[in-house]
Amino acid sequence: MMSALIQVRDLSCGYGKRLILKDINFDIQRGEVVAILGGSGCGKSTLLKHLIGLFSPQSGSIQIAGIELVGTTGNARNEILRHFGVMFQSGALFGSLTVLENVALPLESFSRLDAQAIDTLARLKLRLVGLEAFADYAPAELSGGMQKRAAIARAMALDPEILFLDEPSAGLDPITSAELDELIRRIAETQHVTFVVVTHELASINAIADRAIMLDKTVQSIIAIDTPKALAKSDDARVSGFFNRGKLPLKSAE
Ligand SMILES: Nc1ncnc2c1ncn2[C@@H]1O[C@H](COP(=O)(O)OP(=O)(O)OP(=O)(O)O)[C@@H](O)[C@H]1O
Repeated sequence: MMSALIQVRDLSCGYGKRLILKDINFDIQRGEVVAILGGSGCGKSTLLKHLIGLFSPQSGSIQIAGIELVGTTGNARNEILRHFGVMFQSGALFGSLTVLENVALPLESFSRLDAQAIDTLARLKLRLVGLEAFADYAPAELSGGMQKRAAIARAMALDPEILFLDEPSAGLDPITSAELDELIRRIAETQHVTFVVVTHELASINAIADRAIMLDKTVQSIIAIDTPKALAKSDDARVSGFFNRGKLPLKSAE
C-alpha cells in the first residue's frame, strides 16, 4: 500500500509553553486538495506553520513522504522542505522586482541553473497561471487576483510536490476568488500537486477541497475530517453549522 504523502501523528503544537492544538492525527494522500478550516483563532495557521517546519511542535510526528520532519535538522531537513511551496496570506511579492524576477528568485537562490534556464522556467510558471504577458510588470501594476496568481507561480518555481496556501482568497472579491479556486484545482489535476489550504471561505472549500480538516478552539483539536459534502451533513452541529451558515433556518413544523 502506498503510504500517505503527509502523515501527522499525535501532534501537539503551540508557542513556547502555550498549547494551541493537541491530539492532531491525519493523513493526506498524493494529489489531494485538503482544506484546513475552523473559526477564528482555532489554530489553522498554527497547524500550517508547524507542517511546513517554521515552528517545532511540542510533541508528535510529521512525516513527509515517509521522512520524519520533527527533530530533523541540517541537510536532511532542507531536503524535506524542498518538497514544499508556500504562499502566506501576506504572500507579498517583492515590489522592487518585476513579476518574472519574483518567480525566478527561488530558482536563483536554490537551483544551480544558468540565467537562460531560469528565465525559461520562470516564464513557464507564469504561463501556468496565465500571466506570461505580465512578466515585466511591477507587482503593484497587477490586480489583487493577479498578484495571488503570481505568488502561486513563485511558490511553484521549484516544482514542489506540496503547496501550502494560507487564506489564498483573503481580500479578493467572489468572482476573483472563484477564478483562483479554478487555478488551484487545475494545478492539482494537471501538475499532480498536493494542496493544503487554510481557508474559511465556504465557496472555496466546496470548489477545491477533496477533504477538509475542521479544527475547534474549545477542544483545541480536530473535530472532523471528511469531504465537504459529508461535513455539511454531519450530526455534529459545530461541523454542519459551519457549512450551513448563511442559509435560512428551516421553519419547524408546528
Ligand atoms: N507567533 C505566535 N506567537 C504566539 N502566539 C501566536 C502566534 N501566532 C498565533 N498565535 C496564537 O495562536 C492562536 C491561534 O492562532 P492562529 O493564527 O493559528 O489561528 P487561525 O485559526 O489561523 O485564526 P484566523 O482564522 O483568525 O487567522 C491565537 O490565540 C494566536 O494569538
